[in-house]
Amino acid sequence: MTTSALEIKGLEKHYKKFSLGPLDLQVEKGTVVALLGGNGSGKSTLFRIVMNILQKDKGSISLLGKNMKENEVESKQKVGFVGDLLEPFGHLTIKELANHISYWYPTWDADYFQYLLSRYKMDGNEKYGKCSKGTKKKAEFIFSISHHPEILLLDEPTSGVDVVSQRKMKEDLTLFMENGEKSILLSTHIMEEVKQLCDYIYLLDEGKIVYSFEKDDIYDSWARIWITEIPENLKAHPNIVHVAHAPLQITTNDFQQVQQELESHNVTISHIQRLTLEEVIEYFVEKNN
Ligand SMILES: Nc1ncnc2c1ncn2[C@@H]1O[C@H](COP(=O)(O)OP(=O)(O)OP(=O)(O)O)[C@@H](O)[C@H]1O
Repeated sequence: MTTSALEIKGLEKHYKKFSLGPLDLQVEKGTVVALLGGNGSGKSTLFRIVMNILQKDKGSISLLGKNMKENEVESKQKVGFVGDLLEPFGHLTIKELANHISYWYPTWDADYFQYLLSRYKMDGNEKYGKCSKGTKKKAEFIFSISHHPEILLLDEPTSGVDVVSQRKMKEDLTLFMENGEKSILLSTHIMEEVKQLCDYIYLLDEGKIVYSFEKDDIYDSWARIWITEIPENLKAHPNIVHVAHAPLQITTNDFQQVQQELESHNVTISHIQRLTLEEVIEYFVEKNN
């Protein structure tokens, strides 16, 4: 039995001025994966290809163990998607939209939908097209979870959403993950969401995955170390990723290893500071720029 909820291999999509991939990405069952990247790095393009709204040029996508394209209806019934797809239906009210959407999902839970409408203080009789940006996002979010999907693909689900509703969304996503069998791929620019919800992080830059890591490894591995001198043979150490002067400090992505080597060279360590998730992400963004 597969443990992979989403497996992308060798994915490529080429526009005239932008290329996505080649790219591999995996979301294991029971995990939340963050897809992070600057504006225009290709996040929405990736989501749309997975949802088969956009055609890929190369590669394979397996969703819940099956080829997405060959099992499109069955696969999509197990997916909840947020990604600005509802604009063409702006003339419908939220409730009318729900009626249409529920038709596609055998597992649609009308009671849960009603509960979520009142939880997010939504007016079901409001026309979708007349809703504010944040209200549209909330509506999309509610639609995406009302059929109890197995995997959520969420492209900036909290963008423009007020802080109270953001908190409620985080609570609902935490609840969604509770049985250990569900999965989420989430793109966001909000670091708190990554810290609170995600297990793994993929960094996307100009269409390429430049780094992927387990969130909890950051604290163990990354550190800034203040030292008195740097031995000549450690200057090009593969795990020393940055050296700053005045005062002399090194940044490492393998703290244990580098600390041991510094100690074996009798280098005095005056201070150690673990890096935050933001600092590590900034490091990669700057490195690639
Ligand atoms: N239909 C299209 N034709 C040509 N280029 C496109 C098309 N759609 C998207 N692009 C380009 O693909 C690139 C990636 O866009 P995408 O929307 O995937 O980025 P993103 O990471 O989601 O950005 P943001 O964080 O701003 O939402 C951009 O340079 C964009 O101009």
